Amino acid sequence: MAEDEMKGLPKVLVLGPPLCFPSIQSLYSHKFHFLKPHLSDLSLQDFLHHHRPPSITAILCGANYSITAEVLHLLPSLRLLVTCSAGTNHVDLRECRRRGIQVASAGPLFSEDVADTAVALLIDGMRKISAADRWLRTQNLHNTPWDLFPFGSKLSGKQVGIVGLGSIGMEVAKRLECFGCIISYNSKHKKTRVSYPFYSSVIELATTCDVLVLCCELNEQTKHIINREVILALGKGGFIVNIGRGGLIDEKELVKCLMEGEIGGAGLDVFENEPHVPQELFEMNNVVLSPHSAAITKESFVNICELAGGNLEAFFSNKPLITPVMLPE
Ligand SMILES: O=CC(=O)O
Repeated sequence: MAEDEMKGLPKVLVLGPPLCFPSIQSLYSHKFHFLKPHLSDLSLQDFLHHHRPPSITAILCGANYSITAEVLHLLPSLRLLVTCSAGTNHVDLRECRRRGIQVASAGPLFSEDVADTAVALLIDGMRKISAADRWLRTQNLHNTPWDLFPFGSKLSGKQVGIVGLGSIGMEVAKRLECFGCIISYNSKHKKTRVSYPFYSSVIELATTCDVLVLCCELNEQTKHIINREVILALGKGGFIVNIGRGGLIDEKELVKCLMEGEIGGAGLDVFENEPHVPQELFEMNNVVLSPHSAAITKESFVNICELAGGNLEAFFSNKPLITPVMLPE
């Protein structure tokens, strides 16, 4: 669309463009004027200077761009932030509240896909699916007898502790119950409508469980919620799945415990300093890795474009947001 045709359209500042931004742009560029500092050589501050920050009332962002108080300070008229992620740990939500900025996220849009991945990582790790694949591709060439491949562990009957029983955690619980697992959980508060046993302490949960699945959000309270003590409490046969955020685990300690045999294995979709993955993990056959892709399916990709666009449309027509984020006091 030509520059003068975009005049009059509401401006939306795109920061750390989410993977789906090109599709959002092609669906909505007749409704919004997307400002793209990532295509400019200027610093954000200089870019904004050219685009008159008072005229910018909305941001669209992905999970990899930190929306700090400093960034918000550059945008005095900002009233809406739409993130194309379920997680909001990259946004200073307190500052948003203080400035009267509404926030919309992916809400529960990705929950089923993320839960599917959590279960896939768990089954893969416990039944050694990826390890078997690697083994067969190399050993079959040498006619190695198949019964030399090591045993996996049975999933049915395992005690699974879910850390964070929100929408993703509930989907994980629902799926793993069907596999015959026994579910318990830890979360900020006991859920009144859930009959799974509740543990207010993660260590106690780990002590009673064979598996921990991390589904909670990352914040000041949950950073390194899985530390050495929790890992040791889970024990040598234990397995950890992380589809939340890398910072939930003290990654150095996890790597150390895996190397020392203090824990049975791990299925990890997220890492503490993405895209960095500790080199040691690549060498371990009891670890299954994925590149923070739990939420991404062809279908969820289409849905997030519509949801993000829908939230922008709702805001600019003075309607309630579709997936608002509750802002902390
Ligand atoms: O990690 C993915 C998300 O938060 O949506």
